Amino acid sequence: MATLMRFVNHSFCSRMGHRSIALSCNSSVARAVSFGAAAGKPLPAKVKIVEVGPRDGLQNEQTIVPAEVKIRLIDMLSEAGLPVIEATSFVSPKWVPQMADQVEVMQGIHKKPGVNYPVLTPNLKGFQAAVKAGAQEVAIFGAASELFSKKNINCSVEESLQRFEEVTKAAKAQGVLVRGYVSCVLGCPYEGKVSPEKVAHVAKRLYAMGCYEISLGDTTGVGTPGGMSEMLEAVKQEVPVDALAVHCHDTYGQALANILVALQMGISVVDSSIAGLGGCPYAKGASGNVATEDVVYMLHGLGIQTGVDLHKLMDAGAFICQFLNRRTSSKVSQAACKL
Ligand SMILES: CC(C)(COP(=O)([O-])OP(=O)([O-])OC[C@H]1O[C@@H](n2cnc3c(N)ncnc32)[C@H](O)[C@@H]1OP(=O)([O-])[O-])[C@@H](O)C(=O)NCCC(=O)NCCSC(=O)C[C@@](C)(O)CC(=O)[O-]
Repeated sequence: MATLMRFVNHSFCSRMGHRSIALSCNSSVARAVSFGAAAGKPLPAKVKIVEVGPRDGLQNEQTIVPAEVKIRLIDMLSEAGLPVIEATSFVSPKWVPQMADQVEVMQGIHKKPGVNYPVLTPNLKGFQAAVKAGAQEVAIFGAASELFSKKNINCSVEESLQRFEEVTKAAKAQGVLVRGYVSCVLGCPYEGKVSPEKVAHVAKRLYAMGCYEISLGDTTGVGTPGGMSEMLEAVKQEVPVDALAVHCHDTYGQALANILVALQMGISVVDSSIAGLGGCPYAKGASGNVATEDVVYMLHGLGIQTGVDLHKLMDAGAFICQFLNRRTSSKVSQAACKL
């Protein structure tokens, strides 16, 4: 605990640097409107950010991060104003050892009123354990690629959808919210190109079985704005746009551009990971999600509201990077520390 407090009390970046950031991205709604008008497509006035760092960000770490550090990180993220924080996974500890402390994490966090703390559940066993640990929202995770599905959850896409039906039925009976993921929406590490129609089909099935939101994952970060636009056009034919989210990894540096295209196409929910941590253990070479700090900076610069305090967010990023002995992948935090 003493080690943990040292991290928490440390002032990671100068407050002067943070202040410069705040000034440079302090803009008004008028900016979003004028940017939207210039692009011919209006942008949303408000975006919901789904923070996936404690789960997606940490699941790939080889060194086990103690539960107390995960708990502190989640609490710092909720204090920063994030409305949704994916806390952990109820998956097999043999498959993802980093998430084996899921019960301790769920029971240790200070649940802030108004904040959702979804957890990943691949099957009924995971769902039941999650509910027992206090989860009020779960996420089921399918894929638009057969080989990725097999490598990630050891079954075909169709088999996974049948398992998810069991989870959504149980969730409905118990009043638990369910979010759905589709992985490999812009490419697969094993199959290469993935057709937008396949993505739309899986998204439609997840929505039909009761997921209130479908997050479209560019798992390896290979997508570009053109591919994102084509894929979203197909998915929007099957699922209402206000039930869609984007989940962009930043392996090729395309994530912010892809997110901007999604916003222009009417999407107002964006997944991201603190300090850009992460990657999927079953998608070798994929880097982390787009950094939450960078998404918030871009959105605030466009005059879009997030409810997130960028300074507190950067402190949370610095806390976990200090613990992992890793440089942040957030360009905004890198810049703030140098200013
Ligand atoms: C789905 C399974 C369990 C199938 O794994 P399996 O080996 O086919 O499962 P099984 O049903 O044959 O059971 C084997 C053992 O696992 C246990 N088991 C079975 N289910 C559970 C459970 N829920 N929790 C804990 N234990 C479980 C079960 O009890 C048994 O234990 P044993 O008898 O050997 O001791 C496995 O493949 C798995 O856990 N996979 C998870 C992989 C994962 O977490 N990947 C990362 C998340 S996905 C992602 O990152 C992408 C995303 C969402 O971010 C979006 C994007 O970027 O694209």
